[in-house]
Order: sequence, then structure tokens, then C-alpha cells
Amino acid sequence: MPVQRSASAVEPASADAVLIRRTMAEIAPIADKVTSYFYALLFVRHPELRALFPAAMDVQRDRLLKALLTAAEHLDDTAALVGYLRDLGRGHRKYGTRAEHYPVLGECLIGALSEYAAAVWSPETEAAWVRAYTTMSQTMIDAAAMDELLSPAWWHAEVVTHELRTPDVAVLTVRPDQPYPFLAGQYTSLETPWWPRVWRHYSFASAPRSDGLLTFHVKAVPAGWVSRALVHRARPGDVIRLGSPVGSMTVDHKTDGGLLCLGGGTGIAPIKALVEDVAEHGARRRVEVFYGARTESDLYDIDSMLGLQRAHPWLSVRPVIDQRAFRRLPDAVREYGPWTGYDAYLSGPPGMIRSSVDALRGIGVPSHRIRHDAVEEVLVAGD
Ligand SMILES: NC(=O)C1=CN([C@@H]2O[C@H](COP(=O)(O)OP(=O)(O)OC[C@H]3O[C@@H](n4cnc5c(N)ncnc54)[C@H](O)[C@@H]3O)[C@@H](O)[C@H]2O)C=CC1
Repeated sequence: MPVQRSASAVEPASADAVLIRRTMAEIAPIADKVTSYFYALLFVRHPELRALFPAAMDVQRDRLLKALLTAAEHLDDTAALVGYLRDLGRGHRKYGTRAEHYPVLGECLIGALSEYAAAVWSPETEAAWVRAYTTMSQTMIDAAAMDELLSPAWWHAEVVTHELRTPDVAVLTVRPDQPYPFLAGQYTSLETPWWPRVWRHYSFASAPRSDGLLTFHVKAVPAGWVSRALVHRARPGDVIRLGSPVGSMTVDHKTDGGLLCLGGGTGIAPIKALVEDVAEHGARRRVEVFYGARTESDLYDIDSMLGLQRAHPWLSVRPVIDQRAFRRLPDAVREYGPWTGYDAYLSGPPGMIRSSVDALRGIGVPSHRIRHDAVEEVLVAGD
């Protein structure tokens, strides 16, 4: 989830924040070594915790570091940091993380940092890390405990339909074992039975339905264990696990402004959910969808998007095919408009999101009207 800076972010850095940022700057060039050493310490000292992590640790290593960097960056921005840590704490329930694991992780983290940031390490630095880690982990523990009262740590969901739309894109429908509340535009984490403890993000491809079924669009990517299993191996009857819904790319039904939606490739999934959401709320707000794909055959969901367009006079769907027009999605959007009074929703590969944000800002769409999931989340989505 993107971390929104709050007003307090302009305050001068505290003494602890200065020491922590100094450590992070010191380890930045050797970050891989530090995270490997951290996990080595953890698994040697506490072998019983190895079972909480996936067999292959590549993505996991990056995630720990990103979380640390994000926390260090926002250390003096309490409101933003607390929101981020609460999400992280809730998200860790599905891994089986318990309150007593946090001090153990903290000791190994400080062990790894003191080893690799020896040049700037001092008793004051250590004390700053202990204080920061204790406060941050307590926020995660409290959020997880609150969440436990409200929802399960994960849901089982049975695959009901599996439709191969192109040689590498499948549309799956699943039935959760208990009610699964979410909002159109959100995403979840998903684990397959073939790669235990390897979780990947997927957006819901439809608004909440009365029969409780959920839909996902999955593209098999070359080194993507989860995506390849979902596309080429999953069949009706298989049972997957789902984490809690997350994400803030949702429709504000208190306003009636237009929605400008850019969906690139399987990024069309949450856009379709948003369209259904607007339709269900009976609002007559304009929704303009630009659906980008590399080739005609990659537009795997165009028939159902055009079906929605026929059913709803307030909706327009424009396919943008790279090969045919020699231009990409953001260029096409620039040619239409102006987009005054519209909120923009972007979903697709990280490069598309970045260049669409630039294009929209360039034609005067204010940043606060541009919504998308954090690019770091999209990077590990769908592997
Ligand atoms: N919530 C979200 O933001 C979601 C994101 N995704 C992500 O969307 C991606 C979809 O991948 P594919 O279907 O293989 O898409 P793709 O690589 O085939 O590209 C789809 C469209 O994006 C455009 N595009 C790609 N890179 C661009 C760039 N640098 N600048 C401008 N336009 C660019 C292409 O021209 C094409 O129109 C995955 O990375 C997936 O993780 C998927 C679902 C939801």
C-alpha cells in the first residue's frame, strides 16, 4: 500500500531518525548481504521459525528490506508510519507470525545491522534501533490482535471455474469457505497448494457478488511460480488460500465525478470491478476506460468489456493496441480529454503506471486525483 505522507512529515528529523537513516545509508550498497545474514542468524538461532518462510527466499529477502526502508524513511511521520505498520501487522497473520516472534526477529535484525554497519554503529545507534523496533513491532502486534477479533487470518477458496483465454492468461472463479468482504478495486494475496508459503498479489476482477464468488485474471509469467501454477495447473476443485483484502484504489460514492480508467494487460481486472461497482450504485457518472494491450490477441477480456459498454450508456471502452497504433496507453489518453473533474484509476505493469502518472500530471490532472496501487506491490504481483 502506498504510504501517504501526513502534515507532520515536515518536522525536523529526531535524533533517533538521524541515527537510523545513517545505518540505512551505510548498508544500502550491500543490502543483499545484510538480509541474507539476517535470515542466516534467524534460522541458525531459531530453526523452528524456518517453517514460516517459503522454501525459496528470493522475494522474501526483498520484502524485508523494503519494509525496513519504508519504515526508516517515514520514522518521523508517525501517522503515515502507523498506518503502514498496521497493514503490515494484519498482513503477517496469514504467515502464522505471533507476538513472541517479534523480539526474536528484532535481535537478529540488530545483529545483522551492527555487523554490516560497523563503521557507524555505536551504543546510541543500537539504543535508537531498539526503541524504534520496539515501537514499530508493538504497532504491528496490536493491529494483528485487533484484526483477530474481526476476521480470519486467511480463507480457503475452491476453484470453481478455470478458463484459458490465451495461451498464458486464465480467468479463475473461486468460492471462499466463509464470507469474504472486500471493495471493488482492492486486491488480495493468494497462495497455491503447489508452492506453500509463497504469496502473490492479485486484484479482484469483479465487484462483490451476491453468490460470494471471486474472480481473478492471471497471466503466466516466465519465472512466475504462482502465476504459472494458476494458469497451467489449477483446475476446478483445487483449494487455494487467500489473505485479507487490501488497497485503496476504490470508488468514492459520495461524489459524482467521472472516472478515467487505464487498464494495461491483466491490469484491466480491477478496472472491470470498478465499472461493475459504479453500475451497482446506480450512479450516472461518466466512466472512460482505456484498455491497453500489446497485440489484438492480448485483449483477452475485450468482449466482456464491450458487453458492459452496450449495457451502460455512461461507459465508454477504448482498446489501445500497441502494434496497431504505434503508441502506448498514456499517449492515447492524452489525445482525449480534457480530464477536468475526473478521478484517474491506473492499473497495469509498473512502467505503464509510472508513464501514465507523468502523462496525466503533464496534462494538468492533479496528483490527488490519480489513484493506483504502490508500484512495489505491482512488482511482486502476479509472479
Ligand atoms: N492493481 C494493479 O495495478 C494490477 C496490476 N497488474 C499488473 O499488470 C501487469 C500486466 O502485465 P501484462 O498483461 O503482461 O501487460 P503488458 O506488459 O502486456 O502491457 C499491457 C499494456 O501496458 C502498456 N505498457 C507496458 N509498459 C509500458 C510502459 N513502460 N509505458 C507505457 N505503457 C506501457 C503496454 O503498451 C500495454 O498496452 C502485471 O505486471 C501485473 O502485475 C495486474 C492486475 C492489477
